[in-house]
Amino acid sequence: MEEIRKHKPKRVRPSPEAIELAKTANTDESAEDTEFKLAVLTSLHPDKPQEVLLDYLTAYGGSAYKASQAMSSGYDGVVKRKKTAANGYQSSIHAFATQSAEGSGSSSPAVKPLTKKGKTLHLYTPKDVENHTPCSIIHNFLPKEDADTLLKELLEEAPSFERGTFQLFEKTVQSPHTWKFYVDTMDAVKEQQSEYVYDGLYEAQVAKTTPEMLRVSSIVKETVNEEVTRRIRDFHPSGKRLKFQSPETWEPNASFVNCYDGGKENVGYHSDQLTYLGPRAIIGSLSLGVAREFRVRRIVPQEDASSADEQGQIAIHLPHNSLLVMHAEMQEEWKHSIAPAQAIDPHPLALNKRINITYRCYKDYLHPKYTPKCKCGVSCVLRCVQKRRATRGRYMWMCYANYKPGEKGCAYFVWAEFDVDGKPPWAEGYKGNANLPVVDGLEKGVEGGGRTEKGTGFKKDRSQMEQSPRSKIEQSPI
Ligand SMILES: O=C(O)CCC(=O)C(=O)O
Ligand SMILES: [Fe+2]
Repeated sequence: MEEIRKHKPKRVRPSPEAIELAKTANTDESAEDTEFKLAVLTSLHPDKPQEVLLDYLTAYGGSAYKASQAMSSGYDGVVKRKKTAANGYQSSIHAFATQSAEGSGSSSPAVKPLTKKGKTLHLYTPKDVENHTPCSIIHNFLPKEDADTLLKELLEEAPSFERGTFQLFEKTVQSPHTWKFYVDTMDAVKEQQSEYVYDGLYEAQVAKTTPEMLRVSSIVKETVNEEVTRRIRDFHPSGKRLKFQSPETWEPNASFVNCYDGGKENVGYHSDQLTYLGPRAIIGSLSLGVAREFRVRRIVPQEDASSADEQGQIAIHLPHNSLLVMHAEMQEEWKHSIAPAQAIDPHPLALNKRINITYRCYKDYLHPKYTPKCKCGVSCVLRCVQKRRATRGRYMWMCYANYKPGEKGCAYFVWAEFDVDGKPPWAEGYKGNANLPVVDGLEKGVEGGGRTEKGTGFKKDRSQMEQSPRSKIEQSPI
């Protein structure tokens, strides 16, 4: 969601035909986020509710262009909304065989595709969730009173949350839920307001982490680190960290808090932005209030479009007081969303609201003063190639506007270098570019799950670094 939600509009976009944009929205990887496609469809079909647009989009395999054509022609034979309650049904998944992940070359648990095009498989138990997605879930995470206290505190905060807005041609489109960003100290708040850049702009909606959030943060930290150790041991190939996964203790120091007021509010499919989290990021996501569906789907390489069509999505049910851990496999290889719900069960304290805290670990060495700036003079965003098979899994720094259709950026793009621990060249302890040919056998995984505290001092400013031959400006691969 961060792709488009975290700022107020500033620029006036050029106005090519919206329908042309709808066409490219399906072919350009950078524009593939559902939220963007929904915005395109909203501008073309302002009379249609978001959930109807979403249904069309799903029914037409994510093609905004085809969905728009179908709506214009009045053909709705394909799109049928189920009139069932929000929480769906229990699917028996034990009938599906689980293969060993060992040797599969994949960093996610290797399972046979569980879902078919247009179908949603609903998962409820922690075992099912961890076996079939890169997530783990802990129900009844906090003592009941603590969860309620935190929820009450955040319900008081929620009226100050805002919608992300952005400009699409002549229209201002709003994100379909509200949110606010929190960091743990007042100094960090000031830094966010004056140094950290999100899509070319400083963050306006930032506040200091509330006392209850901070207290819960240390409990989340402990559990997430235990879960990560268990995940590596039980699910990763050879029980090793993934390449680029940090060996350091996960230390939450920032969080996006989201509020979904009523079943219509949602967030479209997206991967979280890695710019300040680094590769193979881990996120601890605490749900409070109304239970909603968290949907995930695996990103399939472009060339395998037909098999992508064969895959559906998985819905993980997030009740009040549940902690979902998004593991290192998640952001690069999967997308996630909160689906609109046709019906919700009101919560005694939150009524129709769901509050969600996504605890995150901002890395000191990814402060924007160290990361590359594009030719516009703005800090770049960090992206991972997700769809193009030839470069899939490689990271790049790029002008924030490059992947925003309609934005005129400077087209700056440079491959990002990280060592096996996910550290960039300017960080202390950098071990060398993990993308270069490997001779010491570290290629498939990284030895040991040791989670040591390490200093995060810096070798030198990025401005002092020499550009290596591999980081010269190349044509953007997406
Ligand atoms: O509300 C949720 O559970 C997910 C929120 C989310 O994806 C995000 O903040 O990036
Ligand atoms: Fe997210």
